[in-house]
Amino acid sequence: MPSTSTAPAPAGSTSAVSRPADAPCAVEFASVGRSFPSERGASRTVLRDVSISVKPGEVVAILGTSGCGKSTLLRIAGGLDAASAGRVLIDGSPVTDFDSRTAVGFQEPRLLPWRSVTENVALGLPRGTSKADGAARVARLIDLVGLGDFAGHRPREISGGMAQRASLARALARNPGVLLLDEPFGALDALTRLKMQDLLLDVHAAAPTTVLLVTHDVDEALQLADRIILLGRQDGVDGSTIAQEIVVPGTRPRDRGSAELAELRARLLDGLGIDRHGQARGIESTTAIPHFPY
Ligand SMILES: Nc1ncnc2c1ncn2[C@@H]1O[C@H](COP(=O)(O)OP(=O)(O)OP(=O)(O)O)[C@@H](O)[C@H]1O
Repeated sequence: MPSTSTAPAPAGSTSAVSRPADAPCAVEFASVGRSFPSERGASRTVLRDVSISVKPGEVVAILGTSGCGKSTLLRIAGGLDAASAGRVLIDGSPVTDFDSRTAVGFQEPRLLPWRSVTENVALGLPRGTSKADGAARVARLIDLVGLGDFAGHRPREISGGMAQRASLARALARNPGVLLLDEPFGALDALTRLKMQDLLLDVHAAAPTTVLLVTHDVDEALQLADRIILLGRQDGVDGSTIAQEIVVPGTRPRDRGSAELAELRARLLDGLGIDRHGQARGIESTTAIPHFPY
């Protein structure tokens, strides 16, 4: 499970306090673009005109080929990076630097090795949480992620999957209105990955929050998300934008073997430039989506 960004909101930010406790937030990406300076003073467009309305409590997966700008989009939503064009609103107000309404999780747990699981999870608590409230919340989250028997253990004494669970608990300790997960299960073996997906569903049911999930895994997106956004490039145009948007049918947990999901899987793989046997269709076609499917 992911490590988390626990940077405080800048002085003067009232975003966290103005939000009712435990309320999931709406997120609005309005024509977001991002360019980075490249060599010789030119600029390179990574994202172009991305508009997405995410409802409170919705789980939206962001898919796309490597380097298409998925992490950049997530970082912009968390105030870890700034859009060059357009803007992101959380509950109607612009994202602030290191926005305290969000918690960001990455592929590695990044726990502090000299602290126990409990102490690591407590690092995610918002500033100003009372000792008693904090201890109760941390204990509840540790139970929620199934680490009750390991609360006093140090990170080196637990498995990689457990460390990821501790990291998820740390993200949730922050009581985020938006949970931003960047390939949170990417470093785990296949079985642990499936278990973590189930855990995320349980956690989302118990503590509903809005989730933006960046993943390379089409099946993971189909299992976890209400909606999938596929980012890709049009031929001859710089920067990725929305190439496909799919509302995933059915309630979770979904039947991984259903014909309906198989059809969506094929459509998404096609959009990623991969044929049904998992073969990339040539180097060029894995980095640019040749045509919009609609
Ligand atoms: N701070 C930065 N300065 C310059 N270029 C950047 C910066 N951040 C990201 N990029 C570039 O933007 C592009 C998109 O990066 P990003 O990490 O968002 O892609 P991604 O889709 O998440 O990739 P992956 O799936 O491989 O993690 C990359 O080419 C990357 O080098």
